[in-house]
Amino acid sequence: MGLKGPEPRFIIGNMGQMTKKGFHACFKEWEKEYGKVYGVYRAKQPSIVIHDPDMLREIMVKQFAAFPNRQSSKIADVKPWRSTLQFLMDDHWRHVRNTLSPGFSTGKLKHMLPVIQRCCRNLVKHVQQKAEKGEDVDTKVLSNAFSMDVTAGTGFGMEVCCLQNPEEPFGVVANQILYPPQWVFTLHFLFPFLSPVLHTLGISIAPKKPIQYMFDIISAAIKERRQDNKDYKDHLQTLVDAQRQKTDDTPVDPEIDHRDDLKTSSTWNRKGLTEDEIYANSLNFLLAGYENTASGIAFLLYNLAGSPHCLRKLQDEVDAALGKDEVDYRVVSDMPYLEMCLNETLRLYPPGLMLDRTCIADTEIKTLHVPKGMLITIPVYSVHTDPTNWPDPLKFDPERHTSEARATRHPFSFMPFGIGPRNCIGMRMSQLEVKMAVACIVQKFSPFLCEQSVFPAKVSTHVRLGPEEKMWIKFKPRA
Ligand code: HEM
Repeated sequence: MGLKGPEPRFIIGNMGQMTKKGFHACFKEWEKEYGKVYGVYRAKQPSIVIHDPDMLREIMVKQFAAFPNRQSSKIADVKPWRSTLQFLMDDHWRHVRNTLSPGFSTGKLKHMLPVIQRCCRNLVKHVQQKAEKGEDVDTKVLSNAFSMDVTAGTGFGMEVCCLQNPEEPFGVVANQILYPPQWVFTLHFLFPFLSPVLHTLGISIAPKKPIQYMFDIISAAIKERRQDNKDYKDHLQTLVDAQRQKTDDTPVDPEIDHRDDLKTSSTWNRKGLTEDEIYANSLNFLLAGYENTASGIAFLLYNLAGSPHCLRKLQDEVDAALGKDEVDYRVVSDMPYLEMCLNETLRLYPPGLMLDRTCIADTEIKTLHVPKGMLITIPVYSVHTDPTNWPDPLKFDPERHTSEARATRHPFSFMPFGIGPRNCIGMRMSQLEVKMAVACIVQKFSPFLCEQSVFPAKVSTHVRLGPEEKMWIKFKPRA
């Protein structure tokens, strides 16, 4: 590569250090040692790590045409993951992204409010029981169950309550898909070139039986929708509608401004979605949405429990906006401080702590030559805790996110949902979900730290940033 960087090991490159010390810790350490641009080996794959926000703007937005794809991964080259938005490439990705985007517009999200409100009522009931018994609650377990209920409702048209029934089959099977045994995951991660063989041997990150269980649910729901004329408003319906499309000129989401980058080339002539794409992307809402959203809720509740002055300020805002009303879309329109608390949580605990882009044509980024085929690594956690943009970076301080403070900062110093045409398609959906969950809780209860709490939360060494230990809190009903 001709760049400085940590010494790679045979076959595994720098993956050993990253999995042992933690991805977030390694990038911080290497930035100190090698600067804002250096080289690493992700197993045998060389990659340029870029911390510089100006260069990230070039890659993620300005020169997007040269960086439209993520890493081409043999790990994910297995049914159904290969047909999901995350792993699709070039025109195929553009086509599916354009087709799915309208399902995430503000208008569509408002239609999903009743599902989220039902889950919020169950959440409040559950917290009430815990508060009455004075029990400690692990915020991650609580948030996982809530997020699973919302995912089942909005993605699969199912009404489940994992909060009251942790053995709910939908939740149990979903967890089997999401969390293959650690050794299976590690094997694929360290030796991606062996993935095709491992998949054939059944040592797969796409376990057959649980996936078939989910496909049967999706299939039954689709059949029902084709037979009746009910007006369904969830993600599954967006996918069903997409299959019926006659033309390929679906309007892209009017709220994003990357239309040119999302135009397919003239040689692309596929229409609608295939059966495979529908099933894969329906299941993908689980893969991409459930855990990240749960993580946002869990860390936000924990931070509020550990920062009573922020909690009070948020409760004042929620009381002023909602009074005793049920939580609704006002969490988005009337609660700027809630947004600031969420942003600060995602700054410190971005679930996607590392993003990537593959270069598809020789390109110059400032003075750096990036050859075709090179993988770019974007160390989100390091960018979010760079003291140049974030003084006293590890302090939880929502005031960093006022519009005045934002205007003084580099726009590419904060990217919990990625940035540009390839950003998170579920961003508004997940923000709505996290805000509704947290607002309905703090409207009625005050979370606080208990004897078992370790605050601030330690983060795990895993490739997805999560809590290292349980995040215990208690709830007190508000007067
Ligand atoms: C707090 C919650 C969430 C966080 C922090 C989050 C974060 C992210 C990030 C960092 C990316 C990669 C962006 C990039 O490469 O620039 C991503 C992609 C994606 N997310 Fe999310 N996400 C969340 C919730 C959701 C939800 C609820 C859904 C769906 C219902 C979803 C669906 C997706 C999909 C499909 C992609 C791939 C998009 C593409 O390649 O076009 N996410 N997300």
